[in-house]
Amino acid sequence: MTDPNLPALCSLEDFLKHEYDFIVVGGGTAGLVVAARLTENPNISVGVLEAGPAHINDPLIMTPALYSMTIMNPEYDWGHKTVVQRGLKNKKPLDQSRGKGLGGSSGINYQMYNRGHISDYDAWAALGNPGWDFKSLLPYFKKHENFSDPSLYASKNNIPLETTYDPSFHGTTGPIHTSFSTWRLPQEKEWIEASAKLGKRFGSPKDGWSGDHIGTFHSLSSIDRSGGPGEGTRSYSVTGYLLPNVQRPNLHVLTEALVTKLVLEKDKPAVTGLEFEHGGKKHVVNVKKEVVLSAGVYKTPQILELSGIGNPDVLKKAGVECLVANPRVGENLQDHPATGIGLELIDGQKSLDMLQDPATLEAAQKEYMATRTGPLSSGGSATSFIALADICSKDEISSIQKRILDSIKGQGQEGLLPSAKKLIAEDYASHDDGSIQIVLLPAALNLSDVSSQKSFFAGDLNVKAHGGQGFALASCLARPVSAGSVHISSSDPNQDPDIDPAYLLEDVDAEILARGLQIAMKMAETSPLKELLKGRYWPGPEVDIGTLEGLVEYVKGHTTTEYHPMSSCSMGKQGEGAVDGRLRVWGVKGVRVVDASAIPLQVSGNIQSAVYALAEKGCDLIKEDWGV
Ligand SMILES: Cc1cc2nc3c(=O)[nH]c(=O)nc-3n(C[C@H](O)[C@H](O)[C@H](O)COP(=O)(O)OP(=O)(O)OC[C@H]3O[C@@H](n4cnc5c(N)ncnc54)[C@H](O)[C@@H]3O)c2cc1C
Repeated sequence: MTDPNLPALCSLEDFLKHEYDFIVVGGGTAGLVVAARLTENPNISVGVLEAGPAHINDPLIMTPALYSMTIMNPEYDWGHKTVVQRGLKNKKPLDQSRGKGLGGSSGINYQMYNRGHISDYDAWAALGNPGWDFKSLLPYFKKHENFSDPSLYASKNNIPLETTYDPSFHGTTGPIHTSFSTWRLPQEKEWIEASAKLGKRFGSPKDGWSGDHIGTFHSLSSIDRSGGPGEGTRSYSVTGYLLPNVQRPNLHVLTEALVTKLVLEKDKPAVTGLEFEHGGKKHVVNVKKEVVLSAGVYKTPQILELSGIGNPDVLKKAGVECLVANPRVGENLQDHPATGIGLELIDGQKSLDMLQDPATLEAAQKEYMATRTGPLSSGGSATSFIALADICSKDEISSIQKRILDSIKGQGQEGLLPSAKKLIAEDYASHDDGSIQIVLLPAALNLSDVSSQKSFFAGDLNVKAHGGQGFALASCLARPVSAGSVHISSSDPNQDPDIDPAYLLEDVDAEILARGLQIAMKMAETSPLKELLKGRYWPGPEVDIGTLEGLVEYVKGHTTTEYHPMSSCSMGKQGEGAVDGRLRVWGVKGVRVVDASAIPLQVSGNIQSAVYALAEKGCDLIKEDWGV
């Protein structure tokens, strides 16, 4: 039954009653942006089909610090796994979390809000996608953002804010609230100070969201600190783009509806509708103008392939007839590989491990309920972006560049495009390139077997055994040159595709990640942070971390996702991209991709802001193309 307060969330019967100009597949991060912007025009009718549940006002989603309880939890997460990674020594499939339900991954992410560097987006344009450079995208970053000035909530801070910001780079009227967490890991201050001592470019940037983010700073979070009814809760595509528009009569959203394939016109490569499963039955719905695929980085290419759009060899093996040959569908999959060290705090210092104590947890719950502050109100923590050129000699950079360029020789369709590799190799010489991201993770997480997210969040057993507290420093590779693929191996829409992010397939990626760890360790050995630490809880003394070779070996055994897979249907020129620069799928009319799949090349930073910006711009392209 339809909830009178949420009229757009309709029943199956109601959904099938209407005709749609556009159908959006996936009510996730990007999908709800598309639905909201297109229905601004009352003459345009939009249907959204979302495979997961609605989860409206769910406390596990709305309470910022509870994200670890949703990750890989089947109520909220698709719970994918990678294939065994050829580049890693750890031969177990790795957990791959993706949000399932309205809001998609924006409902379960850590809420870290960063933007990447100017050169990241300029590279998108350089790869044959005019209009996607940083200058052209900045209005879309601002359009989705609602930045709350920290002076408004300064009195709620547990530690002073060390980070500067320039309001001119932020939007203040958009649907997605951004703020600095008011509860920050108490050691963030010392981490930022220790980092600044490593060199001029390791201190705080003027504004880490300006397109120049080199240095160490408190991350913004997608958390509402505007003082309104949403105070201290997650701001995501549901709160920002769906709920404010839920009364629109031209918007219809059906949840628990799994789209299984697109319907193409006979003898003509044009999409006319789609098939979906709901309540155990198949249904077909027609579309008047376009289907917009926003099913995310793994499911968008899966739906295209199930519909017969993709690489003919892949489709044949899966038993699907090829209707449109587009060999780039499912290729170019990139993620940020991440590895880490664990640090134990001296007695008396606290991290989020304090919530293991039932009395402290109860007090935190009371504080959150009363004032929306305290540890439970906190999202992802501080971060650092480091240019490889600032930690390597010129000779070392030249050797890294040579290895990247040599790897292009003889390369076919697989892996990152040669043109993209060249751009990354060039950028590695720049002191502005945030090649390495270090993320402060505010608890003593279990880093011994990172293939399982459950064991990762369960915490380090040794630290727990003696009631210790700690945190981890994750080294993340911002611009990997390894790229993999995601493809169906069956025509069954309920069977997961084969997910291969190709972590560290190219050795040079493992080396750069290891260099990031070296810097993380230097930070931990520098005052005033080092005085707060008992020492390293992971890796143990048996690991040779004194040499780069030793660290590379460690990295290959202990790397996982930073949760930023993208580019599996990337935009680019015909033959290089699966979609064109206007996000239209090459070779077929009536279908566009608007989600993280369409991003052509990794950005240096957490990617939700890039997805929101891409979706905002994507809507303008759709409106322009249809004159609506
Ligand atoms: C655990 C985790 C932590 C993260 N942390 C951060 C962070 O701190 N900061 C940051 O910037 N980024 C973070 N990210 C990344 C960021 O959230 C994602 O990149 C982004 O939200 C992806 O948006 P999307 O629109 O491409 O896909 P999604 O938001 O995943 O949306 C896809 C939607 O499509 C639906 N769907 C899929 N298949 C079908 C189908 N066949 N039929 C109907 N519906 C379907 C899904 O259920 C989902 O709702 C994190 C991601 C995860 C998973």
